[in-house]
Amino acid sequence: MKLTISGAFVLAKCTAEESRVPLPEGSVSPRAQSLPAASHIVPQSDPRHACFFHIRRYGSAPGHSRVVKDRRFAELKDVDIAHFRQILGDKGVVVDSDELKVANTDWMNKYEGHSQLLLRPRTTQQVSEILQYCYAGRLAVVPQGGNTGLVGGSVPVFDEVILNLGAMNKILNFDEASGILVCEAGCILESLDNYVGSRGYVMPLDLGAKGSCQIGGNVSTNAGGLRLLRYGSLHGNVLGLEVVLADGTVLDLLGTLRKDNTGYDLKQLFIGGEGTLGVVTKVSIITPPKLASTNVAFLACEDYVSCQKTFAQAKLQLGEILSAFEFLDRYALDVVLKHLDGTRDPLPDSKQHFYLLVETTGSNQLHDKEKLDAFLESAIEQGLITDGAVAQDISQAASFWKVREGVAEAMGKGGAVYKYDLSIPLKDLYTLVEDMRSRLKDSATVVGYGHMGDGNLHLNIMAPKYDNELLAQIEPYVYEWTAAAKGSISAEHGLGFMKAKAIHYSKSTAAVQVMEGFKKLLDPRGILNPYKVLPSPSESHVISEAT
Ligand SMILES: O=C(O)CC[C@@H](O)C(=O)O
Ligand SMILES: [Zn+2]
Repeated sequence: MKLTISGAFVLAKCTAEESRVPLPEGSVSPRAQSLPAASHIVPQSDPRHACFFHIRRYGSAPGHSRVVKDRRFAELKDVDIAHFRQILGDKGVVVDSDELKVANTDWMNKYEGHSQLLLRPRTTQQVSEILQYCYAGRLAVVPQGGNTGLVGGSVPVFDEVILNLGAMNKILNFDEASGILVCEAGCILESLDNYVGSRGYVMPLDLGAKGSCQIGGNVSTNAGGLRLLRYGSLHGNVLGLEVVLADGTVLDLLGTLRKDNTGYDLKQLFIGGEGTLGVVTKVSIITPPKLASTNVAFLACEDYVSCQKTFAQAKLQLGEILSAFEFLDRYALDVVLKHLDGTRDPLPDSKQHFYLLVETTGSNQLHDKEKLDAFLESAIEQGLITDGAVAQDISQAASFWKVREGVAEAMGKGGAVYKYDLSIPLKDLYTLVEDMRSRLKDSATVVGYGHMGDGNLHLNIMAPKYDNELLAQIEPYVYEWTAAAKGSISAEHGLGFMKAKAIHYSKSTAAVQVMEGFKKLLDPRGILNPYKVLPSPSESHVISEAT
């Protein structure tokens, strides 16, 4: 059924079954397919990254110093590898250089470590034995899931042992009455969504990397994504965790209770801990019911203020059925259409500055449709939106989402991308994008998009190559601007390696000290994901030599 409101504005219905098309079982998401081969190492000029400047140039031109070793940690020896073979067997111990190259390189192809060993445990006991050994022998470890992170958190900086959780991918229990899922950390998010989907539930989180990211990584990075507006963050949805601490201690926090007020809620430390405090091995998570009706609309707005007002209107008029409110500027739309195969402009006749993707999910199709139509009509009447389309079928809904979800991948195809993932009060959200545009003039393309419903801006700056002068124009300006606006320098991607030294823009000295206290308590030797999240304790541990 089509209902024309004005011009190109087409409204039609689309049920939940139809709306978000899961990839076929076993298929790999576009994001995973596009994992680029490592080819370069990026210089990092920000003085706050001085310690790591050498790392970025490891093995580079003569005359430069290169990092040889972090003296806190031991060198990996053959005897260590032999020991890991005893724990895991040959299949669980990877020393092949091609496989290591991929695991050493992050999704953006921006960070490359030089680990010589990747381990694939299949049980918690094996994770515990590995960490016990690494802890005793002071071998540094980087836990790794699907390696889809965007802040260099899941790859080694030096030669840390890579502990990949991908082989721990069993679903342990699903309670069909409560919707509580218990599974191992290496389960792929999309597979879990398909599994609970066929039993009448959905995962409370969804992100572009769903086809390759793993639930343990999602939890460790407190991934936000596209459903946070509706279902809240993992801090609320995760009910329990099993975690292995740095010294091999297994911390069983794998409860399935909604309510448990017995002292400190320890699991929260590991949600968003980015693998620096412990390795998440099992997850218990509550999944909401899958609702019968979903509508997806793609709308055009003339200016940012109209986007903001449209959001306010959507909350009032759509209320509880509003399930996503995403925005992208014209630059973001153009990048997707140019670089991502199979994308189509949802509003080809509209050349506006801003676009919104609005999704409703509810249990009564007629009711939801009426509400959405009323909202769209009033938004048009008030001049908030100039144009729009509502998906008429499953493939149209999927193609609208593809445009939004594909921005990150599309940008990665066109040279260097400086990425910022910021929480900023809604009224100021786009001002920073405009500021950066006038600051950088023609030297780069400034792209703004993100989860408007969560106050989360993805500011991306695209340039032909990574360049120190350009970086100096961007940082610390972006961080200072965000701190002054009382925002956060990481809304959902975490700090990883990229932003560890910028933590003070969002956390007070006292807060960082408390965090360091937790780190010392849980990992006194600092072997777990070193150089990530917290600024490195000192640079004196780094041994450099001239090449
Ligand atoms: O690449 C980015 O900046 C954001 C990636 C992801 O969080 C998204 O929302 O698409
Ligand atoms: Zn995002």
